[in-house]
Amino acid sequence: MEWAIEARGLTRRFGDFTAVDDVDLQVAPGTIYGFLGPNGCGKTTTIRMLTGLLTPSVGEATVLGLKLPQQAEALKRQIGYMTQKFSLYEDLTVLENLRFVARIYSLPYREGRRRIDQLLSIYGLTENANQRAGSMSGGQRQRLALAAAVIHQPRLLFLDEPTSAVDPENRREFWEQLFDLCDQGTSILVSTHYMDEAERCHRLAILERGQKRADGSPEGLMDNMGAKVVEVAAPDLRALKQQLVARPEVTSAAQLGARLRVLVSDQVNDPASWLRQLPELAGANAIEAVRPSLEDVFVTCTGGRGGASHAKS
Ligand SMILES: Nc1ncnc2c1ncn2[C@@H]1O[C@H](COP(=O)(O)OP(=O)(O)OP(=O)(O)O)[C@@H](O)[C@H]1O
Repeated sequence: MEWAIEARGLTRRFGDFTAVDDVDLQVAPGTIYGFLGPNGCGKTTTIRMLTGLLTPSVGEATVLGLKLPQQAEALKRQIGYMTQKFSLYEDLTVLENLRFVARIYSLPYREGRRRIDQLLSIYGLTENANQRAGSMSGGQRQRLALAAAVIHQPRLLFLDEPTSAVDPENRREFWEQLFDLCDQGTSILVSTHYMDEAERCHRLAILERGQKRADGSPEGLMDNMGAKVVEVAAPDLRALKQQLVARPEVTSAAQLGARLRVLVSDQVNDPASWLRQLPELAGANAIEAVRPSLEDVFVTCTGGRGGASHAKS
């Protein structure tokens, strides 16, 4: 199988600062691959290198079989890129924006018209066709940006934090549209700092400070994170948390409402039983093992320094 994206040792320095540090990557065609990490961890810089817009300081990448940076020009016509900021014209209408993008990709006039009608319908914008982009809601703008990014039917789509300005309902719809594109054979690389979005990806890489800390399917990452999760209900959770994190077996503890979510190292065989016999938990009301989440994976592989957002949709 030819990878949609294959990168080895990808590194980008800006002066003395290393924004992306020795990242290896393999993205299978027809899948959604996520970059999960906090602001500043190097997601945008990696995407810019993979689109051919930025030259790596070290390392190499082959994208859709094309070698970068040598074949960057040929690659541009085969990829779509939705940048973090809205990059269309706010003063133009939806239709004018799409016509403009169709011309950039040199779509023949009639084919362009057909494709634009189709996109307006798919992305629920038919009634907004003559509305100025600047006056639309966050969700509508983002659908317009996606329509523009796929107008030339790219084989590979890069989306840089596409839903950071969108409410949960629109976010869910947006992801339905990504899965539709994926079903039609488009490979997608999407960056996010939302755990729930990362969990929807077929595979993902967790990035921190320019480095890849882990990668795999969400389930695989959860199974192999090196810790088990136990939730504890007890009085005075704040004091309990301090006592527990002082123990070497405890990777982290975080309060979630009236419960403490405790990550216990895999070295402990049965973490719930182990916790039950600790003196500081003598007054606990409940101690039970629970399923790990991607947030737990993130905490274990970044030491919890990240600050990525948890949001449910
Ligand atoms: N052209 C540049 N010159 C100097 N430093 C840069 C440049 N571009 C990015 N950086 C730095 O590289 C680091 C990674 O930035 P990048 O934009 O890739 O992160 P990110 O994970 O996409 O975060 P965000 O979501 O905030 O965009 C940041 O510390 C940023 O300040």
